[in-house]
Amino acid sequence: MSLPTTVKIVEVAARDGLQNEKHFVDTAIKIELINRLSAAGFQNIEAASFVSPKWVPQMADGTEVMAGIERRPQTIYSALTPNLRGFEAALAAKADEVVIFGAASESFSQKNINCSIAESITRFAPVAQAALDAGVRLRASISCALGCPYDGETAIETVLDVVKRMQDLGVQEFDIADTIGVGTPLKTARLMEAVATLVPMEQIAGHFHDTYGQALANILAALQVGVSIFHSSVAGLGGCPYAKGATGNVATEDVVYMLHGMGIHTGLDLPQLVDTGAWISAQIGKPTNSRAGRALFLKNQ
Ligand SMILES: CC(C)(COP(=O)([O-])OP(=O)([O-])OC[C@H]1O[C@@H](n2cnc3c(N)ncnc32)[C@H](O)[C@@H]1OP(=O)([O-])[O-])[C@@H](O)C(=O)NCCC(=O)NCCSC(=O)C[C@@](C)(O)CC(=O)[O-]
Repeated sequence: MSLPTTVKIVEVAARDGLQNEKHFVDTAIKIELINRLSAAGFQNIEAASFVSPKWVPQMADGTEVMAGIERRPQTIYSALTPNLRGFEAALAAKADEVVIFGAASESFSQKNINCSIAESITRFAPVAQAALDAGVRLRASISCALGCPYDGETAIETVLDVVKRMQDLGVQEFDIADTIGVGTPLKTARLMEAVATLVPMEQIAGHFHDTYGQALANILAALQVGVSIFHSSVAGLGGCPYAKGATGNVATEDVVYMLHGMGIHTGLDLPQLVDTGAWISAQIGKPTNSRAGRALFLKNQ
């Protein structure tokens, strides 16, 4: 078993982390969060989501957020784009990367983006073409890859089918998302290996929610089969509006603590992440969901 020596972490707190917050988080707080995350050294930060404000009101200020952040030249600032309208807004906001987001479950696709999987691919096709024409990086997220809150188990073949259809659109990075955190390590490893029969391992990302406490174990399992991109959210912020009971993403501080402890390079400054996790938790009035974040914060008091 040879583990990757370097891992890219895509920090999703400002998007996935905040999108489900009941009270509107001020634009200035979102901007400061992203600036703090940039300073901690991320290569990729999800900064906005150009979706319908009726569906996800928390993300309605994407244009202002993108205009207000201080951009670190080495960082890719991404935005979710469900359709051409979202793409045009993302392009105008100078997103470095756009994310089309589908699902490996019919029911979740309907609940999340109001269309079937097949219809979603048709809707994504012009977005993908526009991104390629504009020279904007194109990423795709596949929700419910390890299970769906409505349809139960997800078959590996269904995930592969969606990956293949997204690959045909020219997608450059594939986020295999455990939206409700039901995956377990051996299943995760099998799924990642299966996806890698279609696309290079370097283009596969693991996006794990920690609802059942499996996220770090799933990351380790994915690392062991060669995955080297993971998504996480500082303070473990998050939840999905269309997945009842889903908790946040795996906490960035926990992932970085584990990876650095294994001698794996992330380019991230853990003390700064701990401070940022404590800061955003105070801003939204919630305790952190990061075990490592809490322990390191208290140790330094
Ligand atoms: C996809 C749609 C738009 C279809 O929504 P729809 O209702 O089927 O489509 P529509 O075209 O009829 O649009 C409805 C309304 O939204 C407007 N609209 C339409 N598009 C846009 C746009 N881009 N920006 C702003 N407004 C837009 C449009 O103008 C219209 O406004 P109205 O006429 O009613 O006033 C809707 O279902 C939607 O916005 N869904 C977003 C859902 C979402 O953001 N979910 C969370 C992100 S995915 C996620 O978190 C999972 C992930 C990625 O983290 C991985 C994982 O863990 O699973």
